[in-house]
Amino acid sequence: MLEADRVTLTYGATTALRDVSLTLAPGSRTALMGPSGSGKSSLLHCLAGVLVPGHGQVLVDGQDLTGLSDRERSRLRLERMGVVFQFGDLVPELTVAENVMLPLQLLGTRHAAARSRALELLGELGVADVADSRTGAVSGGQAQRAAVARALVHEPRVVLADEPTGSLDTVNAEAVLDAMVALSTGIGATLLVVTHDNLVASHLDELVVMRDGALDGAHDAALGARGVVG
Ligand SMILES: Nc1ncnc2c1ncn2[C@@H]1O[C@H](COP(=O)(O)OP(=O)(O)OP(=O)(O)O)[C@@H](O)[C@H]1O
Repeated sequence: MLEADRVTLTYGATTALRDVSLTLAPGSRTALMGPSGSGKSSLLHCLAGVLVPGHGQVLVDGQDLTGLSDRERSRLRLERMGVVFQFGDLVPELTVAENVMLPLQLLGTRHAAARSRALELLGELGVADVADSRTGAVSGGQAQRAAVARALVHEPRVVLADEPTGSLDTVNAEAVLDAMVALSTGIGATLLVVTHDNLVASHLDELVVMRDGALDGAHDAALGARGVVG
């Protein structure tokens, strides 16, 4: 279970999130939509423990991320989460396979086993042929498939994606999205996808809409008093 409880986040004078409460049930698949600047990325970063809200709590399986040190939050993110960003954010010095192996190796899996698992997943995503290419030498669609593989390789409980297909053409976007949803569902992970795209949202089961740093009231009411999804 992943929960934001009355989360408020400010950047200087800008209030990006005001009193946002949202509960994502285990295994739920949710689209987070809303106008530009409404706070979607800020909420995703708070849920991932990348940003710490000024007020409120972020609970991962009941554990409050806001009470942890930077190191503890990073560890929890590594163990329980996979995150996909719009431009993949692969490590440019490493090959595609080395990028995908990273979470496993950081969690203590030996090189051979990590490589074997990475190649298997890259194969499922249709990009095993570029496994040993540097990330700068592959296409945007291939890089984004690798980013999905890296987010899922350690079978996290939660997958968070911020415009994961925003840099791709329609054909690649659908393929990457389908793969991400199928793989997340296969491991029973909770999936939250920030998107501007109705087509992306149509691949998911639930919809949460933000406006001006808060959950949109109409959708909030439809989801129940505390915005419970799933
Ligand atoms: N690093 C930052 N410093 C200052 N203000 C920021 C920062 N990041 C975001 N903001 C502001 O916080 C608010 C919410 O931004 P956020 O990126 O969360 O919105 P968003 O809904 O994800 O937007 P988009 O769809 O354009 O990505 C906006 O007013 C934005 O300008």
